[in-house]
Amino acid sequence: MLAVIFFMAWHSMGKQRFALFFFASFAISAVMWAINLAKPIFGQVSFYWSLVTSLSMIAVLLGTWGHKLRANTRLSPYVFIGLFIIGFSGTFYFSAIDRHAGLMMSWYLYVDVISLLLSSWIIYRHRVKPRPAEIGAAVIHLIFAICLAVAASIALAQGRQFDPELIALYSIVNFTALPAAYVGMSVFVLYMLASDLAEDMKSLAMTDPLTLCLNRRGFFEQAQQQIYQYHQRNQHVCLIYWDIDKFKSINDNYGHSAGDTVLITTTRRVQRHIKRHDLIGRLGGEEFVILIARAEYRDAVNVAERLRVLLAKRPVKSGKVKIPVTASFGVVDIPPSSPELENAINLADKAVYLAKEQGRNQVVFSQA
Ligand SMILES: Nc1nc2c(ncn2[C@@H]2O[C@H](COP(=O)(O)OP(=O)(O)OP(=O)(O)O)[C@@H](O)[C@H]2O)c(=O)[nH]1
Repeated sequence: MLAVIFFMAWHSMGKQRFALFFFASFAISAVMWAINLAKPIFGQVSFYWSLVTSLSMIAVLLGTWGHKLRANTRLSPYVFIGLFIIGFSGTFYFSAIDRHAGLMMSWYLYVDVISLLLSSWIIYRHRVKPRPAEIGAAVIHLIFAICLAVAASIALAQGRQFDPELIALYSIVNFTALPAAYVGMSVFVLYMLASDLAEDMKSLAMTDPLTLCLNRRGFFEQAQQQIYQYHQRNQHVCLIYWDIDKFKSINDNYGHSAGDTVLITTTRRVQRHIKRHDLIGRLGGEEFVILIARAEYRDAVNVAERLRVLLAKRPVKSGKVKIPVTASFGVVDIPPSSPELENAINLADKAVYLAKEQGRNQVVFSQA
């Protein structure tokens, strides 16, 4: 059932490759349990045991590999292959060559434990600030690893000979804690996939599809928060509003797709010039805004002048043609006494209007 759910999740949640690994992991677990039921058919215990324990390790390692892919963690496949080889050879040795009940039953479980701990670590370390779903998934992987380690240690305590009392205890852990932890783990992984999807949707709803910078909604949401934070740190916050000059004639003269190229290239150039934490948004058409904070007010306003020169000095290439581009800039200081973004945008818009009236390709400053 879990395998089917994960297959459906892979299919309907953007066909991410790692979701396919989660599906494979649960599908192999299902096969393993089916083989468990068919145990009497297998004549040789060592063959049956090697098969079942291999499937268990493959299932858990595939899950960890899925988490590695999702989090883009740099972890060599040799770690996984090595863990499997150690798990398989140990289990085979202690079941078929030199029979040791404790090691035969626990060896592969310790490999599963290591793999689950790896998953927990990968999930938790994926983001600087893990999301609630990730914290939940990391914790449940840890709980599952602890339950398995307890089961493995009980099995190991038997020593060379099977011990009915310890096997009874082992079965209690195996049939109570483990299924609950297993189901809990799958629910949290599903929750994590759904939370990834929700975050992607949110980010899409806030991104301008052409220039890939924030759209009006995204900019308003993030900029207002940042303004308060900058003010708390006593930094000067400025808003730069810029509008490409005579953009309509660029569209008319070179075509709409060349106009799009101008929008994309100019945004990219501006993005490269400002700092990584400066926010850039497209308010609509050929109108953009940047929220910047610098130690000095003059540093902040100088950025606009540098951007104006940057755009004017290099035409934008679209196919074989070179399109000269200039822009008009309006800059406003956002003081702590008037931190409203809406207000700042209106003032900066007026400053741009003035820059256009004064002949375009210039920067106009305005105080709030
Ligand atoms: N290629 C392209 N054009 C767009 C897009 N969005 C808006 N436009 C065009 O941008 C043009 C904006 O023109 P105006 O508002 O008259 O401004 P302008 O021609 O830049 O004139 P000034 O701002 O006064 O210098 C319009 O022709 C819109 O059709 C877009 O995504 N792609």
